[in-house]
Amino acid sequence: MADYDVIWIGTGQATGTVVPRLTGAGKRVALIEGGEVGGSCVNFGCTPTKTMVASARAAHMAQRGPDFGVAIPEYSIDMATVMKRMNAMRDNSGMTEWLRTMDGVDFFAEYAHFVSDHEVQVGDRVISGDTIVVHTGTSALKVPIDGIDDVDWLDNAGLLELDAVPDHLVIVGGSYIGMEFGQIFRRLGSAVTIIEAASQLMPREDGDIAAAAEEILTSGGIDVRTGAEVQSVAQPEQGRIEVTFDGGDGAETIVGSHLLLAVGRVPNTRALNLDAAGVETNERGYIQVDDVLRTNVDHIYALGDVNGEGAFTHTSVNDGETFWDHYAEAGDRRLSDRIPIYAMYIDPPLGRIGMSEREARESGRNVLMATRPMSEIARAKEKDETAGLIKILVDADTEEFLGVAVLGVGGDEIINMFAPFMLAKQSYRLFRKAVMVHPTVGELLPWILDDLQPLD
Ligand SMILES: Cc1cc2nc3c(=O)[nH]c(=O)nc-3n(C[C@H](O)[C@H](O)[C@H](O)COP(=O)(O)OP(=O)(O)OC[C@H]3O[C@@H](n4cnc5c(N)ncnc54)[C@H](O)[C@@H]3O)c2cc1C
Ligand SMILES: NC(=O)c1ccc[n+]([C@@H]2O[C@H](COP(=O)([O-])OP(=O)(O)OC[C@H]3O[C@@H](n4cnc5c(N)ncnc54)[C@H](O)[C@@H]3O)[C@@H](O)[C@H]2O)c1
Repeated sequence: MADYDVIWIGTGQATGTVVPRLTGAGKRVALIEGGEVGGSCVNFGCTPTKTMVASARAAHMAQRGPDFGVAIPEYSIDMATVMKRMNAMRDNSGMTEWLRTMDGVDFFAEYAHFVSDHEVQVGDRVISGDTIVVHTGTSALKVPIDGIDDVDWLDNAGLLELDAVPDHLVIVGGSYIGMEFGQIFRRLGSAVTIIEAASQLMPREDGDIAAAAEEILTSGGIDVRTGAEVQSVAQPEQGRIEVTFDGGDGAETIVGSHLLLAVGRVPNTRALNLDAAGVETNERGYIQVDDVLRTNVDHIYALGDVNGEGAFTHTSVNDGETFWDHYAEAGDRRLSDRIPIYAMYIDPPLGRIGMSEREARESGRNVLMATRPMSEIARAKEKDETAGLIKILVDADTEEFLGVAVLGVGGDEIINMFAPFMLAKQSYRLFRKAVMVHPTVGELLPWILDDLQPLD
């Protein structure tokens, strides 16, 4: 008999919802966490960054006060309080205690690796399990830029340890992490330069959305360089980091005080010794899973970012739901049923669901599209936050929504209304009949559908 019914490696985002169900069903669980309980989201990702987005927005609104008739003659950034607030929000002590003391759970504060397909080494112990769940997430990617080993570069975790606002933060990578942190620190008082290798920010998004997002950043004073691959970095002295890139007109060097690498993530699989269990990964190290999150080894599952099927907290949590449905025969959720949805938390944020325009075009479908700038939406004007646009894509034949982008005030919340509707596979004509609250940005969504046109 195995030591445990389930060995659960890593306290990724599905841990808090699934482990109590396992113990509730009488399963003996070994829960293993080598780093901070709560994983990236709680400690180094969503929670601390969104807390800082709120501080940055408060600073922004203080600066904009006169636009609203509220003069704030002087305001200052108290970085110690910003960081104290952020650290309070990411405090994981309650969650750690809850999981450590949960009935039915043996908690191991170690990094684990496989010894065989049913055995895992934790510290100096080898434990066995009938089922093993790998939930180990990702880490920041370090790109092989010339000189990178000789400079004090920061990743998302390191940036959250700063105790003062950087004079000049240079960010390599203009996607989620680079853009969110870029706007946060600009609003807190840093000079910020974002250097992105692709020809636009957020290379996975449509060009018009990326251009509008770039305008939001540059209008806030951020220096954005696109089509600019960083070639080398150097640090001749403390607090002086030279970043050299080719933006198309030859080599250019920007000098900053701090350097953030935000160039993507790598799955935490290398230390797991997956070969000992026979678990297959793809060429980028992500564990391959089927529709119920099972690896090629039947009793080993991989949930969350480590399987490369999602890169968000809600996708990781949803993996947990799908795993549970299969493991406990509790339901019929499948990975392939999931509709991609996410938000990017610059301010105003981008909410996205389903396909982009580029993906819709490439799908070969008969596509209808409608767009509306935020500057034509009454509630956005009342709030004097008119940056951004809405884009809606519909399949002309099935009449179902293909995808929606809401870049603008409230975009992160508004996008959620499409999730149940798209899951229900209903016609956009039904959505058109819905009555929504006035005055809201969302109330315009049914009306925007009147502008649907075939793509050029
Ligand atoms: C700066 C930043 C901001 C983000 N903001 C958002 C956001 O706003 N919204 C959103 O949806 N997503 C956001 N994300 C992404 C989000 O954090 C992840 O998608 C989410 O945490 C899901 O990861 P996971 O559940 O797969 O694992 P994780 O949360 O990464 O947890 C994995 C855990 O496994 C542990 N571990 C690894 N290897 C081992 C081992 N061998 N043995 C034992 N333990 C191990 C790690 O220490 C870690 O605690 C952000 C990410 C970053 C970096
Ligand atoms: N709001 C959210 O949900 C949120 C927020 C932050 C992070 N995340 C998650 O974190 C993950 C990582 O985000 P990320 O922004 O680090 O990675 P990313 O993979 O989204 O983007 C990395 C960017 O770096 C650029 N790049 C790579 N090498 C470069 C070089 N040498 N010079 C210049 N640019 C270079 C790439 O072209 C790309 O645009 C995402 O997958 C996302 O899911 C989510």
